[in-house]
Amino acid sequence: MTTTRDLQRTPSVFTFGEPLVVLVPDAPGLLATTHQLRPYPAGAELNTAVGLARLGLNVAMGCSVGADAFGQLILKSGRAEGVNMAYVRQDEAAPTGVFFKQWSGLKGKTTVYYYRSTSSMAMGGWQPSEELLRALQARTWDWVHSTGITWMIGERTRRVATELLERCHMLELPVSFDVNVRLKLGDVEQWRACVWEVLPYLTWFLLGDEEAALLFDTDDAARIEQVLRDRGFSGEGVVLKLGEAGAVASVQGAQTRTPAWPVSRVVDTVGAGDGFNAGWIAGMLRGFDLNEALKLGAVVGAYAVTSMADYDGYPTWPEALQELTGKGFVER
Ligand SMILES: Nc1ncnc2c1ncn2[C@@H]1O[C@H](COP(=O)(O)OP(=O)(O)OP(=O)(O)O)[C@@H](O)[C@H]1O
Ligand SMILES: O=C(O)C(=O)C[C@H](O)[C@H](O)CO
Repeated sequence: MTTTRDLQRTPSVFTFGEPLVVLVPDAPGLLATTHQLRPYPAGAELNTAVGLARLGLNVAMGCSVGADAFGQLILKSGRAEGVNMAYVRQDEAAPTGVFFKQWSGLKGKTTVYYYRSTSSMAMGGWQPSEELLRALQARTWDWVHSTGITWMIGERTRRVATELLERCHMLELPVSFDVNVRLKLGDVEQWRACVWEVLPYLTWFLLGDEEAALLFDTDDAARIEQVLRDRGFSGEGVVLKLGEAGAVASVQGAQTRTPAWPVSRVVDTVGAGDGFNAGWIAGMLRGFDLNEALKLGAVVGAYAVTSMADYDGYPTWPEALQELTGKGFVER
């Protein structure tokens, strides 16, 4: 299966998963004593969708949100970023999921607290409409992106998500899957079971170094690829994100490595992985070679860590291009 195609039109991506609203304190410290919280749209797949839209791709999101104020916040934000939100259902029966960030200035660490177990997506409030299935069949999108979080929030959503990836695989649509382990949603064995379930349908398997240690007890991308192939993975390869150390891809055991893009001040790393994914997918679909695509991923990842909200820091296409080419634009 080819994953990099020389497209004559703007490349397009479909992604599905749970968008959330995150409430972020103004300053580091305990949530219990904070006086001000700011709401921002978040959720791994929405973050990646926004990253892709900023890089000039056509992107559509599939999910449900509550028919509530936070659902509206997500819809408005997605639309304002140019994400096609036509496949988002507003659910009267269950609310939009939320989470809170607690930010420790001293340790430079962010802790998250979820309030999502009865959210619309967790309760199985979304399934692909006939219209969406027809659009997939008609190859409206060149690529589908998903993350393991969708498999771990509720049984019904899990079944729907697996069936959707199976369908994409049958249609020979490239599928990227970032395992995105969140131990607050399940233990390591449950996450492994999720990986084995979706593995046959994936083209690219993405993960971070902490996830590699948890799931595979190694930080060697080629070894991870081999474990996956032994378990039935027949896709293109593995992309392993290494935080400040950049990223490495393994394709049939051959490794391609890129360093992290330099950052002057790291504010919060949550959302860096989703941003990286957007940059890398955009690079692959724009016909970059694997190394250049990883580099574009690193640029978006670096921009991401400069802001507190998940995707606020992501670059536009001209900004990313300026980083990659070194050619400046006039700033004042
Ligand atoms: N401190 C940093 N400085 C520069 N770039 C960074 C930094 N942290 C992350 N990045 C960039 O972002 C990419 C993704 O970050 P990371 O490795 O943390 O992904 P992840 O584990 O998938 O993240 P997440 O916590 O969002 O799931 C890295 O590969 C790197 O290119
Ligand atoms: O953790 C989750 O489920 C989220 O999707 C919330 C955050 O936005 C996400 O972790 C950022 O990668």
